[in-house]
Amino acid sequence: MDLKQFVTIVPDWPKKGIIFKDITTLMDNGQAYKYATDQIVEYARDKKIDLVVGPEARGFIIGCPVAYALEVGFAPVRKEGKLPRETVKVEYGLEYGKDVLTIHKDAIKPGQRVLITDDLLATGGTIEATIKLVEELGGVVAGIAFLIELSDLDGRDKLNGYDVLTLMTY
Ligand SMILES: O=P(O)(O)OC[C@H]1O[C@H](OP(=O)(O)OP(=O)(O)O)[C@H](O)[C@@H]1O
Ligand SMILES: Nc1ncnc2[nH]cnc12
Repeated sequence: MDLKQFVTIVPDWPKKGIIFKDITTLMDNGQAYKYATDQIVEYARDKKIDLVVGPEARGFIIGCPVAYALEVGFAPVRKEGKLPRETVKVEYGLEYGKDVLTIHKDAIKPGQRVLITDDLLATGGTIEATIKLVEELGGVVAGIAFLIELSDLDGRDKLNGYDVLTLMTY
């Protein structure tokens, strides 16, 4: 299936002045959403994944159905002040600013094999921060899966040495 036909390009997104790749139109279509999910599940199948981890908010949309299919848990990475129990945190840079990401301190047991998911790789700041959180807790990043990679922004350079899947490249 050509997934790009379901992504909407928003050239003049007023909020942040970037060319926005909107995946809500992919999620609107049950077959496309299932196909994308299945591709990631297939990629992860032989990686002995113990847990899926995804950053707020679109990482949840990708990661939760994958965790369900793999019959493992999902641990959310959230912006500061959202998670209710003790957390570890990391500051990171975005294509459009700076922020802090957190994860529950007890979300990952040392040695657990983690699949990280997100909708889109841009500068790689979000995923780099997510990797740091997983590794700080002793998790092993066994795979990283995105729907979309924006190749101009060189986010891949931050993922050298990791096993990465992207379903669409722009
Ligand atoms: O590779 P990067 O430059 O870090 O950019 C990619 C990240 O930016 C977007 O999330 P955003 O922070 O806008 O949050 P949202 O999912 O809550 O909209 C997107 O969903 C990725 O997580
Ligand atoms: N260009 C983009 N489109 C959609 N989400 C994004 N997150 C960071 N950059 C983005």
